[in-house]
Amino acid sequence: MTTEILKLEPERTEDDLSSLYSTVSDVLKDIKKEGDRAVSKYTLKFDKLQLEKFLLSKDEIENKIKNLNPKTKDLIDENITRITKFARFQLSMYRDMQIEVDGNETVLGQKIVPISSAGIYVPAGRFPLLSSALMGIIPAKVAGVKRIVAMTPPGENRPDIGVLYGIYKAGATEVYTIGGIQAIGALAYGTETIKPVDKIFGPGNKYVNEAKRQVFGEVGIDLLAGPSEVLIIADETANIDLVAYDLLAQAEHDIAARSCLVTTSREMALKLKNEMPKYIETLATREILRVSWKEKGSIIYCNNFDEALEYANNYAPEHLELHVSIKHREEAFEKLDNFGSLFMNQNTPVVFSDKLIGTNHTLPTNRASRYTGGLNVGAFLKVLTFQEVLGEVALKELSRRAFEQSKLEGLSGHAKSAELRAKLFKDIRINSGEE
Ligand SMILES: NC(=O)c1ccc[n+]([C@@H]2O[C@H](COP(=O)([O-])OP(=O)(O)OC[C@H]3O[C@@H](n4cnc5c(N)ncnc54)[C@H](O)[C@@H]3O)[C@@H](O)[C@H]2O)c1
Ligand SMILES: N[C@H](CO)Cc1c[nH]c[nH+]1
Ligand SMILES: [Zn+2]
Repeated sequence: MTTEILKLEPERTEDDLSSLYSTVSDVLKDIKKEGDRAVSKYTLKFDKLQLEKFLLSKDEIENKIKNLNPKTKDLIDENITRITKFARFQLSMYRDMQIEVDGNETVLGQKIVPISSAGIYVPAGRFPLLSSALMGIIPAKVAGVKRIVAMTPPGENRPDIGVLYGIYKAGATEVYTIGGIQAIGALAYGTETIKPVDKIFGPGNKYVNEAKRQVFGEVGIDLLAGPSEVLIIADETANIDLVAYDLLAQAEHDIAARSCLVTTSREMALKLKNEMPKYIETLATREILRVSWKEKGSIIYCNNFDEALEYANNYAPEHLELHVSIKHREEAFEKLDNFGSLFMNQNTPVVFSDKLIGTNHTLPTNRASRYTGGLNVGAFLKVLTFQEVLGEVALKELSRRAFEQSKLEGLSGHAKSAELRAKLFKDIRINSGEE
């Protein structure tokens, strides 16, 4: 292996993780026990606000969003249209269906139903992420979820009017101003004033992400979509300005956001290592960037393209951008398997999918793309199976085989259940008057 590390993020320490674990579990326990009182207590502690109520009424929302300028409304409406189009396309791949087996005597099938209620977390600590509202609520609506509960942090200029317009227009049925761990706890366990939901969706910072991980089981969660990440594979054909700003576009989300350049150009690797501080100073988000680049930025030089691909597959980033020749692009598409979303050429930056291209921007982080893709309409659906035995020949055969296997496993109740079926066969089709 000839990979050379020019800059590597420091390893995370175990201590960080265990203190995060206990902070989150303490807050969640309290919310489960004390409900609204605990939500207020932690809103004061973490968001520095004393709130009497969390629900925003329809009138309050409509009053606020009427002040949004028409140009911004148009921008949001257009984004809603594009994101809806892709979510509907995804929905078209889910359908009720059945097959007949055992010479048409047995039916096996699946029935697609939406979950009843979804909690959508809309991050707004550092930046009010309007697009995260759309990415969660639109697929829920397209899937047919009836109760869609949006939660977003309170604070100065929060909820931002644009975010509120997006939440409302996309179709949330309840909106609460609760952020962080408190929001995830309230959605999972419910409180005196908030009904729990069946599944929680949406990205967030390390507290939100850990809270989702801890409530999983008691409720469903979509995936772990924590602090943003980007990995860029660049060869000698790449444009260094595009590479630098695309790394910084994700690194500016959070001091915990990760950015990584993997390149086969040693010249570019060295240049970027020296010049990144200059690029950082050109952006208004420089304070966050100085930290995230120092702590979580990396530059890896590989002396052949195969190694670059191997490094990227092992890193398993949230976003993966290709700034490479056409020949390399084809090879990369074939060999890359671990990414939340892939950006195929230098004309297709992450910012497009972050906001509006139409694919979902809620994506796996922290190497979770090894085992899952990003949020999609299927996460709001349940694929339920059913089966029906109609004929005597199939029943006898199934009964015999199930009986034998139950005996092998030592499950006598199962064996009895199977055995009885063959003895007490009832012809459903004849009895119900069917052919
Ligand atoms: N992976 C994805 O798909 C994706 C998509 C969009 C955004 N993101 C990420 O979402 C995150 C948004 O983070 P954010 O912080 O701006 O907003 P956020 O809404 O996720 O978190 C803000 C909340 O965090 C809580 N909080 C802050 N400090 C705390 C502390 N010390 N202890 C306990 N709770 C605390 C507060 O209650 C606050 O309301 C970023 O990391 C961004 O990269 C990820
Ligand atoms: N890059 C984020 C996902 O990691 C999504 C986003 C929304 N707005 C801006 N960026
Ligand atoms: Zn982004």
